[in-house]
Amino acid sequence: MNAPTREVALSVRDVTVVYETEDPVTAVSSAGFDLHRGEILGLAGESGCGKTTLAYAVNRLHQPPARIASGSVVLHDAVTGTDVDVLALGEEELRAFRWSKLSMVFQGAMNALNPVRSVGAQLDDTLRAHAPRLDRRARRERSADVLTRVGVSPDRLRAYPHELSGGMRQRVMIAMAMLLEPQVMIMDEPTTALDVVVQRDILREIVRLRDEMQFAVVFITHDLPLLLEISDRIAVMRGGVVVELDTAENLYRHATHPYTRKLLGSFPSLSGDRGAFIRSGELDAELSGETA
Ligand SMILES: Nc1ncnc2c1ncn2[C@@H]1O[C@H](COP(=O)(O)OP(=O)(O)OP(=O)(O)O)[C@@H](O)[C@H]1O
Repeated sequence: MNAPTREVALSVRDVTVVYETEDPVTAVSSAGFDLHRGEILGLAGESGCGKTTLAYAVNRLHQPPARIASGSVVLHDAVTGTDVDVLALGEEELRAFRWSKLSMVFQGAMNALNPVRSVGAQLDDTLRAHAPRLDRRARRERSADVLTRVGVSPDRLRAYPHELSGGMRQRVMIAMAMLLEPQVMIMDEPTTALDVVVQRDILREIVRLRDEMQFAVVFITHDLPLLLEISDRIAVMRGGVVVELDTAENLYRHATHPYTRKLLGSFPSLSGDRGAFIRSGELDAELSGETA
Protein backbone atom coordinates (compact mmCIF):
# COMPACT_ATOMS: atom_id res chain seq x y z
CA MET A 1 0.00 0.00 0.00
CA ASN A 2 1.37 3.44 -0.86
CA ALA A 3 2.11 5.49 2.19
CA PRO A 4 0.25 8.79 2.29
CA THR A 5 2.43 11.89 2.11
CA ARG A 6 2.73 14.48 4.85
CA GLU A 7 1.54 17.13 2.42
CA VAL A 8 -1.79 18.51 3.54
CA ALA A 9 -4.70 18.26 1.08
CA LEU A 10 -7.38 19.74 3.30
CA SER A 11 -7.18 21.74 6.54
CA VAL A 12 -10.27 21.96 8.69
CA ARG A 13 -9.81 24.33 11.62
CA ASP A 14 -11.96 25.22 14.61
CA VAL A 15 -15.24 24.57 12.85
CA THR A 16 -18.33 25.27 14.93
CA VAL A 17 -21.80 24.45 13.61
CA VAL A 18 -24.98 25.50 15.36
CA TYR A 19 -28.52 24.31 14.59
CA GLU A 20 -30.49 27.48 15.18
CA THR A 21 -33.61 25.75 16.40
CA GLU A 22 -35.82 27.07 19.20
CA ASP A 23 -33.31 25.63 21.59
CA PRO A 24 -30.04 26.07 19.61
CA VAL A 25 -27.75 23.03 19.48
CA THR A 26 -23.99 23.41 19.00
CA ALA A 27 -23.52 20.13 17.15
CA VAL A 28 -19.84 20.68 16.30
CA SER A 29 -17.58 22.78 18.43
CA SER A 30 -14.13 24.00 17.35
CA ALA A 31 -13.47 20.75 15.51
CA GLY A 32 -10.72 20.23 12.98
CA PHE A 33 -8.18 17.98 11.35
CA ASP A 34 -5.58 17.99 8.60
CA LEU A 35 -6.06 15.48 5.81
CA HIS A 36 -2.86 14.46 4.04
CA ARG A 37 -2.67 13.65 0.33
CA GLY A 38 -3.44 10.01 -0.32
CA GLU A 39 -4.54 9.45 3.26
CA ILE A 40 -7.61 7.65 4.57
CA LEU A 41 -8.67 9.49 7.69
CA GLY A 42 -11.35 7.73 9.71
CA LEU A 43 -13.86 9.80 11.65
CA ALA A 44 -15.32 7.75 14.47
CA GLY A 45 -17.74 8.36 17.31
CA GLU A 46 -21.14 7.34 18.51
CA SER A 47 -24.39 8.37 16.87
CA GLY A 48 -25.13 12.08 17.31
CA CYS A 49 -21.53 13.13 18.06
CA GLY A 50 -21.46 15.44 15.03
CA LYS A 51 -19.63 13.46 12.33
CA THR A 52 -22.13 14.15 9.57
CA THR A 53 -22.56 17.76 10.65
CA LEU A 54 -18.80 18.28 10.35
CA ALA A 55 -18.68 16.55 6.95
CA TYR A 56 -21.53 18.73 5.68
CA ALA A 57 -19.64 21.83 6.82
CA VAL A 58 -16.55 20.75 4.86
CA ASN A 59 -18.64 20.46 1.70
CA ARG A 60 -20.84 23.48 2.52
CA LEU A 61 -23.97 21.37 2.33
CA HIS A 62 -25.71 22.87 5.34
CA GLN A 63 -29.09 24.49 4.96
CA PRO A 64 -30.81 26.55 7.65
CA PRO A 65 -31.35 26.04 10.54
CA ALA A 66 -27.73 24.83 10.44
CA ARG A 67 -25.15 27.62 10.49
CA ILE A 68 -21.37 27.46 10.39
CA ALA A 69 -20.66 29.86 13.21
CA SER A 70 -16.88 29.89 12.87
CA GLY A 71 -13.82 28.13 11.54
CA SER A 72 -12.08 27.58 8.25
CA VAL A 73 -11.92 24.88 5.59
CA VAL A 74 -9.06 25.18 3.10
CA LEU A 75 -8.35 22.85 0.20
CA HIS A 76 -4.70 22.99 -0.87
CA ASP A 77 -5.24 22.37 -4.56
CA ALA A 78 -2.45 20.16 -5.92
CA VAL A 79 -3.43 20.89 -9.52
CA THR A 80 -3.40 24.69 -9.42
CA GLY A 81 -1.09 25.09 -6.43
CA THR A 82 -3.55 27.51 -4.83
CA ASP A 83 -5.48 27.42 -1.57
CA VAL A 84 -9.26 27.34 -1.82
CA ASP A 85 -11.08 28.97 1.09
CA VAL A 86 -14.15 26.74 0.94
CA LEU A 87 -16.29 28.69 3.39
CA ALA A 88 -15.81 31.87 1.32
CA LEU A 89 -16.83 30.40 -2.07
CA GLY A 90 -19.79 31.96 -3.89
CA GLU A 91 -22.61 29.76 -5.26
CA GLU A 92 -21.07 29.44 -8.75
CA GLU A 93 -17.62 28.69 -7.42
CA LEU A 94 -19.10 26.16 -5.04
CA ARG A 95 -20.81 24.34 -7.89
CA ALA A 96 -17.50 24.13 -9.74
CA PHE A 97 -15.70 23.01 -6.59
CA ARG A 98 -18.04 20.17 -5.63
CA TRP A 99 -17.41 16.91 -7.45
CA SER A 100 -14.33 18.21 -9.22
CA LYS A 101 -12.20 19.10 -6.18
CA LEU A 102 -14.07 17.44 -3.37
CA SER A 103 -16.86 14.89 -3.59
CA MET A 104 -19.08 13.18 -1.08
CA VAL A 105 -20.82 9.80 -0.89
CA PHE A 106 -23.59 9.27 1.63
CA GLN A 107 -25.08 6.15 3.11
CA GLY A 108 -28.24 6.48 1.08
CA ALA A 109 -26.49 7.92 -1.98
CA MET A 110 -27.75 5.09 -4.16
CA ASN A 111 -31.27 6.45 -3.75
CA ALA A 112 -30.14 9.76 -5.21
CA LEU A 113 -29.87 8.27 -8.71
CA ASN A 114 -32.57 9.50 -11.05
CA PRO A 115 -34.88 6.49 -11.66
CA VAL A 116 -35.82 7.50 -15.20
CA ARG A 117 -32.34 8.09 -16.59
CA SER A 118 -29.76 5.45 -17.40
CA VAL A 119 -26.55 5.23 -15.42
CA GLY A 120 -24.60 6.37 -18.49
CA ALA A 121 -26.81 9.40 -19.01
CA GLN A 122 -26.34 10.45 -15.38
CA LEU A 123 -22.56 10.11 -15.51
CA ASP A 124 -22.63 11.99 -18.81
CA ASP A 125 -24.69 14.83 -17.29
CA THR A 126 -22.06 15.35 -14.59
CA LEU A 127 -19.23 15.34 -17.13
CA ARG A 128 -21.05 17.75 -19.43
CA ALA A 129 -21.65 20.15 -16.56
CA HIS A 130 -18.14 20.01 -15.12
CA ALA A 131 -15.84 19.01 -17.98
CA PRO A 132 -17.33 20.81 -21.00
CA ARG A 133 -14.12 20.36 -23.01
CA LEU A 134 -14.56 16.60 -23.23
CA ASP A 135 -16.28 15.44 -26.41
CA ARG A 136 -18.95 12.76 -26.43
CA ARG A 137 -16.55 9.93 -27.03
CA ALA A 138 -14.15 11.04 -24.29
CA ARG A 139 -17.07 11.34 -21.87
CA ARG A 140 -18.20 7.84 -22.71
CA GLU A 141 -14.72 6.45 -22.22
CA ARG A 142 -14.36 8.22 -18.90
CA SER A 143 -17.76 6.93 -17.71
CA ALA A 144 -16.89 3.37 -18.74
CA ASP A 145 -13.53 3.70 -16.99
CA VAL A 146 -14.90 4.82 -13.62
CA LEU A 147 -17.54 2.10 -13.66
CA THR A 148 -14.88 -0.51 -14.34
CA ARG A 149 -12.79 0.87 -11.50
CA VAL A 150 -15.56 0.30 -8.99
CA GLY A 151 -16.19 -3.21 -10.29
CA VAL A 152 -19.27 -2.58 -12.46
CA SER A 153 -19.23 -3.72 -16.08
CA PRO A 154 -19.39 -0.84 -18.59
CA ASP A 155 -22.40 -2.56 -20.24
CA ARG A 156 -24.30 -1.22 -17.27
CA LEU A 157 -24.04 2.29 -18.68
CA ARG A 158 -27.31 1.51 -20.45
CA ALA A 159 -28.99 0.18 -17.31
CA TYR A 160 -31.57 2.06 -15.27
CA PRO A 161 -31.13 2.23 -11.49
CA HIS A 162 -33.97 -0.26 -10.80
CA GLU A 163 -32.12 -2.88 -12.88
CA LEU A 164 -29.16 -2.80 -10.48
CA SER A 165 -28.75 -4.24 -6.98
CA GLY A 166 -28.28 -1.89 -4.02
CA GLY A 167 -24.55 -2.68 -3.92
CA MET A 168 -24.19 -1.85 -7.60
CA ARG A 169 -26.13 1.38 -7.25
CA GLN A 170 -23.87 2.39 -4.38
CA ARG A 171 -20.82 1.53 -6.52
CA VAL A 172 -22.26 3.74 -9.27
CA MET A 173 -22.45 6.61 -6.77
CA ILE A 174 -18.84 6.00 -5.77
CA ALA A 175 -17.95 6.01 -9.49
CA MET A 176 -19.82 9.30 -9.83
CA ALA A 177 -17.86 10.72 -6.88
CA MET A 178 -14.56 9.87 -8.55
CA LEU A 179 -15.63 10.80 -12.08
CA LEU A 180 -13.88 14.17 -12.03
CA GLU A 181 -10.86 12.86 -10.11
CA PRO A 182 -11.36 14.98 -7.00
CA GLN A 183 -8.49 15.41 -4.58
CA VAL A 184 -10.67 14.67 -1.58
CA MET A 185 -13.59 12.30 -1.12
CA ILE A 186 -15.78 12.32 1.94
CA MET A 187 -17.57 9.06 2.54
CA ASP A 188 -20.26 9.09 5.20
CA GLU A 189 -21.25 5.51 6.06
CA PRO A 190 -21.02 4.70 2.33
CA THR A 191 -21.53 0.98 2.77
CA THR A 192 -23.61 0.67 5.93
CA ALA A 193 -26.84 -0.20 4.14
CA LEU A 194 -25.20 -3.07 2.27
CA ASP A 195 -24.54 -6.64 3.26
CA VAL A 196 -21.16 -7.47 4.73
CA VAL A 197 -19.69 -9.18 1.65
CA VAL A 198 -20.61 -6.31 -0.66
CA GLN A 199 -19.42 -3.84 1.97
CA ARG A 200 -15.99 -5.48 2.08
CA ASP A 201 -15.75 -5.61 -1.70
CA ILE A 202 -16.47 -1.91 -1.96
CA LEU A 203 -14.07 -1.01 0.83
CA ARG A 204 -11.34 -3.01 -0.83
CA GLU A 205 -11.98 -1.05 -4.02
CA ILE A 206 -11.86 2.28 -2.21
CA VAL A 207 -8.48 1.48 -0.67
CA ARG A 208 -7.14 0.20 -4.01
CA LEU A 209 -8.37 3.27 -5.84
CA ARG A 210 -6.84 5.53 -3.23
CA ASP A 211 -3.53 3.75 -3.91
CA GLU A 212 -3.99 4.10 -7.66
CA MET A 213 -5.31 7.63 -7.82
CA GLN A 214 -3.83 9.12 -4.64
CA PHE A 215 -6.93 10.94 -3.56
CA ALA A 216 -7.47 11.52 0.13
CA VAL A 217 -10.52 10.13 1.89
CA VAL A 218 -12.40 11.09 5.04
CA PHE A 219 -14.25 7.93 5.96
CA ILE A 220 -17.04 8.32 8.48
CA THR A 221 -18.56 5.45 10.38
CA HIS A 222 -19.43 4.36 13.89
CA ASP A 223 -17.77 1.03 13.03
CA LEU A 224 -14.42 1.42 14.76
CA PRO A 225 -13.07 -2.08 13.98
CA LEU A 226 -13.58 -1.35 10.29
CA LEU A 227 -11.87 2.02 10.57
CA LEU A 228 -8.89 0.44 12.29
CA GLU A 229 -8.46 -1.80 9.29
CA ILE A 230 -8.73 0.74 6.52
CA SER A 231 -7.59 4.08 7.98
CA ASP A 232 -4.15 5.58 8.19
CA ARG A 233 -5.24 7.89 11.00
CA ILE A 234 -8.43 8.13 13.01
CA ALA A 235 -10.13 11.12 14.60
CA VAL A 236 -12.49 10.31 17.44
CA MET A 237 -15.38 12.71 18.02
CA ARG A 238 -17.48 13.09 21.09
CA GLY A 239 -20.11 15.72 21.77
CA GLY A 240 -19.09 17.77 18.73
CA VAL A 241 -15.40 17.82 19.64
CA VAL A 242 -12.46 15.87 18.19
CA VAL A 243 -11.09 14.34 21.38
CA GLU A 244 -8.27 12.28 19.90
CA LEU A 245 -6.52 12.01 16.52
CA ASP A 246 -3.74 9.55 15.92
CA THR A 247 -2.53 6.80 13.63
CA ALA A 248 -4.81 3.78 13.59
CA GLU A 249 -2.13 1.74 15.26
CA ASN A 250 -1.39 4.22 18.06
CA LEU A 251 -5.05 4.72 18.69
CA TYR A 252 -5.56 1.02 18.94
CA ARG A 253 -2.60 0.29 21.15
CA HIS A 254 -2.20 3.44 23.23
CA ALA A 255 -5.41 5.46 23.14
CA THR A 256 -4.96 8.31 25.59
CA HIS A 257 -8.49 9.65 25.87
CA PRO A 258 -10.73 7.67 28.23
CA TYR A 259 -13.60 7.96 25.74
CA THR A 260 -11.51 6.37 22.97
CA ARG A 261 -10.67 3.51 25.32
CA LYS A 262 -14.32 3.12 26.18
CA LEU A 263 -15.23 3.12 22.49
CA LEU A 264 -12.56 0.49 21.73
CA GLY A 265 -13.86 -1.59 24.63
CA SER A 266 -17.41 -1.46 23.33
CA PHE A 267 -16.56 -3.64 20.31
CA PRO A 268 -16.28 -7.29 21.33
CA SER A 269 -14.06 -8.02 18.32
CA LEU A 270 -11.50 -5.56 19.67
CA SER A 271 -11.25 -6.88 23.19
CA GLY A 272 -8.92 -9.73 24.04
CA ASP A 273 -5.55 -9.94 22.37
CA ARG A 274 -5.42 -6.51 20.79
CA GLY A 275 -1.94 -6.91 19.38
CA ALA A 276 -3.18 -9.62 17.06
CA PHE A 277 -5.86 -7.51 15.45
CA ILE A 278 -4.34 -4.35 14.17
CA ARG A 279 -4.16 -4.15 10.40
CA SER A 280 -3.63 -7.87 10.15
CA GLY A 281 -7.26 -8.64 9.34
CA GLU A 282 -8.33 -10.47 6.26
CA LEU A 283 -9.05 -7.25 4.40
CA ASP A 284 -5.64 -5.80 5.08
CA ALA A 285 -3.89 -8.99 4.03
CA GLU A 286 -5.82 -9.00 0.79
CA LEU A 287 -5.08 -5.35 0.21
CA SER A 288 -1.37 -5.85 0.53
CA GLY A 289 -1.56 -8.78 -1.84
CA GLU A 290 -0.60 -11.43 0.69
CA THR A 291 -3.57 -13.58 -0.19
CA ALA A 292 -5.45 -14.15 -3.43
N1 LIG B 1 -31.57 19.56 11.58
C1 LIG B 1 -31.17 19.50 12.85
N2 LIG B 1 -31.72 20.31 13.79
C2 LIG B 1 -31.31 20.29 15.07
N3 LIG B 1 -30.33 19.48 15.53
C3 LIG B 1 -29.75 18.65 14.66
C4 LIG B 1 -30.12 18.61 13.27
N4 LIG B 1 -29.35 17.67 12.65
C5 LIG B 1 -28.53 17.16 13.60
N5 LIG B 1 -28.77 17.74 14.80
C6 LIG B 1 -28.06 17.46 16.06
O1 LIG B 1 -26.68 17.62 15.85
C7 LIG B 1 -25.96 16.63 16.57
C8 LIG B 1 -24.98 15.93 15.65
O2 LIG B 1 -25.69 15.14 14.68
P1 LIG B 1 -24.95 14.40 13.49
O3 LIG B 1 -25.98 13.82 12.61
O4 LIG B 1 -23.93 15.29 12.90
O5 LIG B 1 -24.18 13.22 14.26
P2 LIG B 1 -23.49 11.92 13.70
O6 LIG B 1 -22.30 11.70 14.56
O7 LIG B 1 -23.26 12.03 12.25
O8 LIG B 1 -24.57 10.81 14.00
P3 LIG B 1 -24.98 9.50 13.16
O9 LIG B 1 -23.82 8.57 13.28
O10 LIG B 1 -26.20 9.01 13.87
O11 LIG B 1 -25.25 9.95 11.76
C9 LIG B 1 -26.99 15.73 17.22
O12 LIG B 1 -27.13 16.13 18.56
C10 LIG B 1 -28.24 16.00 16.44
O13 LIG B 1 -29.36 15.83 17.26
